[in-house]
Amino acid sequence: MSTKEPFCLRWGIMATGKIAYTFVKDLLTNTETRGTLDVCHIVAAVSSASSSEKTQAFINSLNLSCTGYNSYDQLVADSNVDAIYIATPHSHHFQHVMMALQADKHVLCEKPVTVNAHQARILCEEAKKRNLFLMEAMWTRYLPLSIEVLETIRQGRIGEVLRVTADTSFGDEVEKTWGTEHRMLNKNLAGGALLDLGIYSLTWVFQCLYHTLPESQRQPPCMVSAQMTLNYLTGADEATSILVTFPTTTPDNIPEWKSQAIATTNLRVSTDPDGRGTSGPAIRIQGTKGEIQVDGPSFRPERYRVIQCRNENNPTEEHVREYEHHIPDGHRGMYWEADEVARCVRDGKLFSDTLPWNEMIVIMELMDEARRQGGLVYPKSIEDTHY
Ligand SMILES: NC(=O)C1=CN([C@@H]2O[C@H](COP(=O)(O)OP(=O)(O)OC[C@H]3O[C@@H](n4cnc5c(N)ncnc54)[C@H](OP(=O)(O)O)[C@@H]3O)[C@@H](O)[C@H]2O)C=CC1
Ligand SMILES: O=C1OC[C@@H](O)[C@H](O)[C@H]1O
Repeated sequence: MSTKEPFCLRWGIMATGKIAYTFVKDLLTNTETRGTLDVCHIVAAVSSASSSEKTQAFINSLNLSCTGYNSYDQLVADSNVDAIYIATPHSHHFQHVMMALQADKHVLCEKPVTVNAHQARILCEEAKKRNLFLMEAMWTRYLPLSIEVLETIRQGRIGEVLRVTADTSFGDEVEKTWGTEHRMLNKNLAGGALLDLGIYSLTWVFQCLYHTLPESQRQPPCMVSAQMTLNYLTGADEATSILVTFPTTTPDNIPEWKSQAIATTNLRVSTDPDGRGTSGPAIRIQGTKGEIQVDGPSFRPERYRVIQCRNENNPTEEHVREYEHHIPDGHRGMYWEADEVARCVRDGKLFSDTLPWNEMIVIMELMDEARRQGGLVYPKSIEDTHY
C-alpha cells in the first residue's frame, strides 16, 4: 500500500441546480470505497447566481463546510479553489467556462461543453494558452463499465466492429413533464433532445468506432445524415435520429469496410418503456465475431453482455457472458470523472485521454451538422463566441 498522501483537488461549484447537487453528493463519498487512494476532493466554495439564500440552502442540504457566494465572478476569483465545476444550462457554458479560465481555474463543464463546435474550439485554445485543464463532464466515459466494454473491443473479442446502434430516449408526455420554459425544450437555453440526451448516444458511437482505434487511425465520420422532429411549441428537437458512417481501416486495409452507426434520441418514446430492462439493450456493438449489448440507460449503464457468434467454427454452448457493475443506490457514479479531473490536474495535463479535445470537438461538429440538416437554429446570442 502506498504511504503517499493523496492529491486533494479543491472544487468550486458554479450553480446550485439539480445536477450540481448530484455531483457534489457523489464528490463527498469516501474515495476508498471505490478503491481510489491517490486523489481526493474538497468542496471549497459554492455559488448560486440567484441569491445567497439559494447558496446557503445548497450548502445546508449537503452539510458542506465551505465558502458561499452569490456571484460566479466571486467564485472563480477564490484563491482556495483549483477547479470549477460548471452546472449551468447549455446556453451559458461558453461564457462560464471562459469566465473560469480567465480567472486561471481548471474546468469541468457539464455536457454539452458548448452550443456549437466553434465555441468549443475557442475554449480549448484559451485553456491551452493558459496551461489549464478543461474537460466536458461526459461522466459515462469514466464508469468502469465503459472502460471494460472498450477494452473488450480493443482485445478483438467481437472482431471488427461494423455497426453500432445507441439510443437514449425518455418516453415523456413532453408538454406536462417539461413544458416550454424548462431547459430541456427551451431554445433560449439551447434545449432539445440532441444536445441533452443524444450526446450520450453519440458518445457510445464514438467510444466504439473512434476512440478504440489507435490515435493515428481515428477519423471523423465521412457521412452524416440526420432527421429531427421539432417541438411544435418551442422549435427545439424532441426527437433526433442520426446515421453516421466512419471510414474504417481494417486489419487487411480493405477501404470498402466502413462502419455504420445509428444514434437516436426521443423524448416521447422510451428506450425502456416498462423500466425493467425487458426491451432489449440500449446499445448494440456489432462485430464480425460477435456483439456487445449494453442495457440502458445509456448514460448510466450497469449491465452488459458479450455474445460470441455461434457457428461451425465456434460451436460453444457458452457463447453469452453477462457482466454487472452496480452503482450504489443514491449515487450516480460521477465520482469517477471527478477522480480523472484530479489526476489530470495533479499530473499537469490539459485534457483527459479518455475524452481528448479533438474528439469532443468532432462530436460538437457532428451535432452542428445534425442541427443544420434538422433545421434547429438557436438564438444568435447563445451561438455567439463573443466574451
Ligand atoms: N451529467 C448528468 O447526468 C446530467 C447533466 N446535466 C447537465 O447539467 C447542466 C444543468 O442541468 P440541471 O442541473 O438539470 O439544470 P437546473 O435547471 O436544475 O440547474 C441549472 C442551474 O444553472 C444556474 N443558472 C445560471 N443561469 C441560468 C439561467 N439563465 N437559467 C437557468 N439556470 C441558470 C442556476 O443555478 P443558480 O441559481 O444556483 O445560479 C440553475 O439552478 C446542463 O448542462 C445539463 O445538460 C443535467 C442533468 C444530468
Ligand atoms: O445528462 C443527462 O442525463 C440524465 C438525464 O436525466 C438528464 O436530463 C440529462 O441532462
